Amino acid sequence: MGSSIPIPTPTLARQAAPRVLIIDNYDSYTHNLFHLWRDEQDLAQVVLIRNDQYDWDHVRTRILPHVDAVIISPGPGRRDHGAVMGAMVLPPIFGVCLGHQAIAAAFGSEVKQAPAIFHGQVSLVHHADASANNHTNALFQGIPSPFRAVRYHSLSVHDPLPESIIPIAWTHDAVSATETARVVMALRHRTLPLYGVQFHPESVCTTAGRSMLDNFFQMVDDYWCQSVPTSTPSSPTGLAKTQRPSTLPIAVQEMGLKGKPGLAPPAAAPAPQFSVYCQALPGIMSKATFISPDRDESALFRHLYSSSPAAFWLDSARKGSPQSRFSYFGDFTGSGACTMPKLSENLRPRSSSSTNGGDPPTTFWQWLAHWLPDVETSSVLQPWETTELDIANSIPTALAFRCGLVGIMGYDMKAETMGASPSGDQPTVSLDTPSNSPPSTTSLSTSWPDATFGFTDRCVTLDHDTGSIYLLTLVRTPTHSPAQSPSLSIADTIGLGLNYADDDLDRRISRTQISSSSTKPPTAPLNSNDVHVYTTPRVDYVRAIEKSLDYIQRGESYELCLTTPLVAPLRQPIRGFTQALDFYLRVRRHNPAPYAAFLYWADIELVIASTSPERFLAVSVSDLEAKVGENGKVERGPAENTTDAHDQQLAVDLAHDVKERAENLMIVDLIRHDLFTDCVPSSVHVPHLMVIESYQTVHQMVTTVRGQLRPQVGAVQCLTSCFPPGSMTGAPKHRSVEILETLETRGLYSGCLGYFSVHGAMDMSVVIRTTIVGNQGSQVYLGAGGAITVLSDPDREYDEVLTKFSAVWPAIRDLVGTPNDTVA
Ligand SMILES: C=C(O[C@@H]1C=C(C(=O)O)C=C[C@H]1O)C(=O)O
Ligand SMILES: NC(=O)CC[C@H](N)C(=O)O
Repeated sequence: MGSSIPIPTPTLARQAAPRVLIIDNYDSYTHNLFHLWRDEQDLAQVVLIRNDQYDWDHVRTRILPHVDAVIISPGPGRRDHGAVMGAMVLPPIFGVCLGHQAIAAAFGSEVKQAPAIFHGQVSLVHHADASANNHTNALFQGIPSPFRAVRYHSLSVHDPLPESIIPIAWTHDAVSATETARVVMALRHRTLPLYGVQFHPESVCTTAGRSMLDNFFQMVDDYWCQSVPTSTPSSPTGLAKTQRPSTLPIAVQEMGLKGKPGLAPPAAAPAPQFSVYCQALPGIMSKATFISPDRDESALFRHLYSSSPAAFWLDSARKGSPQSRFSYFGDFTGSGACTMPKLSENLRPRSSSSTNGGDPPTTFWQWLAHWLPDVETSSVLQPWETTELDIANSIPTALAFRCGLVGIMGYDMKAETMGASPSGDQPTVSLDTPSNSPPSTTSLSTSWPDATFGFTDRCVTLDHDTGSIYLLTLVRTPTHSPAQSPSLSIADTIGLGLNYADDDLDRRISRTQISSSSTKPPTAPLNSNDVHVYTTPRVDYVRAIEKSLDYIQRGESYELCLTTPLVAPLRQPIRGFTQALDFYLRVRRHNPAPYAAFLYWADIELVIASTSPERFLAVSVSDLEAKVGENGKVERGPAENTTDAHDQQLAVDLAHDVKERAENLMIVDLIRHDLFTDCVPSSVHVPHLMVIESYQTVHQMVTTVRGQLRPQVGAVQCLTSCFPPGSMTGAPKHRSVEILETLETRGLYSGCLGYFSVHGAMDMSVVIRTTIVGNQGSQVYLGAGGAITVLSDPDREYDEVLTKFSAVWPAIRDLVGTPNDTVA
């Protein structure tokens, strides 16, 4: 056949991957670029730095001589790399979005407001035919025209471009009903190896991103393969490819950010110090009257913990939902238990629990990370040999909480994960501005901790699928057997579980249950002018939305999750376990949610009543999963008033809703970036993208992002990397958080709540639809908000906030007032 296609010679060494410097402009999508590398090993050749991490002299003299190419990341605002580029001779550059704009600006192009703003939307990008135009368009070699690309930009390069810059791809945006504007989507320098793309090749919804990077690397290779005489100025080091070393020196790698995916060898697993013993009570929930479906497990919880000073109930309250299989209860008083409630200023745990040696932890996060391995266990549940009911084999592997830390991490704990916020800009919308004179922010925030976790060495797990209960307890190995363990006292407490036919117990429990359900759930809707309720008035909130939109238009953010508090006094303070639980049960009845939770600390008089519908992050030993789902949602309406066809149409409309899809995509791309920090790069994937899940009352657009944790990375570290939840900040996270700091205040709301299990698992919900009772039980606090995007309508956004408050408000409305108010 005489084919002239060259066949690679297997004996030849694989061509070395280019050594790449990535300059991160504090974007929330930068790590997603890693997904474009075909071979994970080649990421060892990448050094990732922040744009302000080193002065340019350092970059020019210490980093650039060791790399073959530079990628300039996307990012908020404008970035003038012009001075930098002018000051030195560069290796090939690939600029993405902000990077693309910076290249054009460096050669005299104006970067202006784009004819239309797009964030999280897909456009068709047309490029000139690569084969017809030889090298002009080598970046798009082999890529069809048009192709689908995701855009996140408010600004664009002005067309016509300066002489030295050649546009190589475009899209056509509708700017009015009849007019379209042609917008430059990619460019290259006429003579230098500089390329830019206005869209995001790394987004999960862009096709051909990998081929583009391949093409760029091919050009990088060609560039260095030209035999460059050592004195030619176009080579930064004066070295031709053949003379250049092919691996990135360790010293240069170490100049990079810690978060860059590395390929560290696994550490030897520490010897387990504890074991988890488990006693299974199969099918007990259907047999025991105190826990039958119409008198639910709250009675058991109340019975077990009513005299505990601190207790938790991670309550999968939306029965039937796939996320609602297990509920966990326990308290923090068992042996080995400790609480550390007050951590806001001086982040020191109250417990004297040991750390693993080395430097003492200085942040709460470090403290958690140091402390958990101290109770490292074998991940296998041990059968509890002393019980006849034990059937170890039937313990579901999905039972993820096996004793450990349970608590809440407030949004303000971001100060330790993201660095301090800029000073200067003061909040313009906060608790201090509502028209009906609210309590001061300070008095409220000091009444709460910023984070509080308690350790439980024994817990009760309810399996709603099988009706079984599992009793778990932690025992020290090998010195203690369960029979000697002080933790065995769980058996005494839970002994009542074994006596489930005990009449007296049933009677006692049903009495409490009746008293707690005797209050009729109130139905009053939220009226933001209610005399006792402090919310941001519509006019102020709309002003904050307009400010947010202004930031978005200036390219400072792609999406801002703006929120506002609701604070109200309680006519009668909530005191003690029974009143706190009754309060939670009111909220739970009104809004049963898959991530509902009750947390109670008597000593700091803190009660958390959460009916969160949203998971933030879950770690199952080594897999990390994040959900993006709460955003896209549509109410189904009562079954009797809705036809099947209408109901299906609602789901179809949601699936195609441009605004919902854009919001979902922005957060999905942000979470992918966050997961890349601690996951094996090739493992980060999106198994479900914008699928519609239908529940009893809502259709919801849900995306799942998954990855496998790198060796040595624990749950605390990955939570630290991803905190605060991207769905509560918007993107890019860093700049969006800075902007939000000028517009509002938060506290515990919008952080996360859940557990760190001793064997490495973690599950955290987002703290929304969550009532916080503080100020000695005399005040309730709720937060609500929504994502502001370029497609937002301010009034509708405010209505959405009121709707969110209303998910909880009717359950507490009747309790609100001042002590002088007469009871209605
Ligand atoms: C800010 C809140 O929610 C976040 C923002 C959402 C939105 O913009 O629609 C939806 C769910 C959350 O991720 C809240 O519920 O208070
Ligand atoms: N995604 C980006 O890099 C955005 C760049 C620039 N801030 C803009 O909005 O146009």
